[in-house]
Amino acid sequence: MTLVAGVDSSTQSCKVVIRDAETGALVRQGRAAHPAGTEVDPEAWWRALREAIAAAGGLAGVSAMSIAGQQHGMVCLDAGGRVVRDALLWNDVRSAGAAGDLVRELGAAAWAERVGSVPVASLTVTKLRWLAEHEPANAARVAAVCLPHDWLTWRMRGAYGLAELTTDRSDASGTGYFDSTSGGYCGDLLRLAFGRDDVVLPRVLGPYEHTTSADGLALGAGAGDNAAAMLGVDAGSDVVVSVGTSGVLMARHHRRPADPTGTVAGFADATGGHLPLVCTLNAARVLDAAAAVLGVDLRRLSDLALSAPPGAQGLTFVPYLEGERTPNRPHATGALHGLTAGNTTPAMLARAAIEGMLCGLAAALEPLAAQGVPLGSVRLIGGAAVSPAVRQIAPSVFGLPVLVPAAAEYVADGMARQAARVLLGEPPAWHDAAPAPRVYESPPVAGLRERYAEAADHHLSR
Ligand SMILES: Nc1ncnc2c1ncn2[C@@H]1O[C@H](COP(=O)(O)OP(=O)(O)O)[C@@H](O)[C@H]1O
Ligand SMILES: O=C(CO)[C@@H](O)[C@H](O)COP(=O)(O)O
Repeated sequence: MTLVAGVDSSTQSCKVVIRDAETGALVRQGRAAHPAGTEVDPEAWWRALREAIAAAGGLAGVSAMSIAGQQHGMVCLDAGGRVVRDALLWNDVRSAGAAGDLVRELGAAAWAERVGSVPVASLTVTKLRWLAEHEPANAARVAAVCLPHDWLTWRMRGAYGLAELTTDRSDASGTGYFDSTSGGYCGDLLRLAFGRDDVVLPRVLGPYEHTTSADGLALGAGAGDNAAAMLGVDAGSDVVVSVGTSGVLMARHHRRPADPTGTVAGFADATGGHLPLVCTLNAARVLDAAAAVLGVDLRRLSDLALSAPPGAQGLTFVPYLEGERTPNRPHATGALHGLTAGNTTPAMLARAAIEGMLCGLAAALEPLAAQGVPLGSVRLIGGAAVSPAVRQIAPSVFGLPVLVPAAAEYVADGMARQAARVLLGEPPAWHDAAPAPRVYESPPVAGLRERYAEAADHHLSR
């Protein structure tokens, strides 16, 4: 049996799946935790990858591997290939001021036209501006800039030298200095942000190109974690909603969006197409926080939420626990509105937390539609998609049918598919094996999203 491995190095953990290259059958899998925080020594990801591989029983029999990573994280290397400082992650908002400056300097519409996205604190380009302004000594040592999946792939290769760094089009499209329509980096935008463009940027591999690891595995191009999930889940034209650390709405599309409001990012997918995407900073961890406040586990949180009426009798939870990216409110805090003597109960709070988190995501549906994305049904994935309450409440908030595929590691699976394609030279025919998704439908809750929109405008800054 020829095996392939797919890796998901995302915010909270690293997951490895090992599948039969021909049939897609899951042979073994493993995971390891990542450290908390929004700046992380990349070495911790490397340790977690080794640990997750060991937990998956090692790589014996594996012939090809692909690695996906959390998008946008700024990994800076010096001329000797050493990490200059801890990586700043996609959910680190310290570069919000730099983002505002970059948008003022070039104009939102020009950014959207040039790279498909208007910079917010998450994008790598804003982190580089922050570094140049706040840590000039570190900035001066930077000889190469790459992303988490680029760096891990490079480490798998045996870290041969900066010229051997590679990336793929999906992850490069989230930097803010790559034009996915031409396939080239924008040196002028890098200069604008960082003051210079004499740094090595990873070579952008085609979707099915590969390199070779230090121990002889074929290494696929990899992908950003969202583009990888899109490879793993058989979504057709559905909008995929991922409720992981980030909340994501995305869909395959033939055209790169250019949304000057900055709501929809014009990222690339991992097949040569486009991936209009909206991302929030507050998703699964909102449920973690609500469960902690209530002193219950996630299963009980779900039971409580489902025991409360839709709309939680007006209790409205604005979930800006990490600030927010969409809408661009990096310094906002969360809020609880609409408290009455009748709705201050654990069940109402549990329901309001889930409804608020989902309302934050639902606000992205219309902007996606405005970019030409059809709103048929939603495919729900990500860590919190296993929650019965999230599954059952989601259709009433989105106003669309919600299809939940069997719980699986879709990011890692997408990378296993990419590795299989590299190995077999053609798309693997694994979809035959996938069970049908479960369908959830329920009528929209009247006034819920309007009430949330009003509440979300009323929040304190941190
Ligand atoms: N039963 C559950 N109910 C709600 N949330 C859950 C459940 N199981 C896991 N999660 C949440 O899923 C999140 C991790 O999701 P995941 O997609 O793996 O994150 P990431 O890819 O960003 O590291 C955690 O915050 C965790 O609490
Ligand atoms: O920044 C984005 C997308 O633009 C995030 O979606 C990150 O890619 C992190 O993803 P998860 O860890 O939540 O999967």
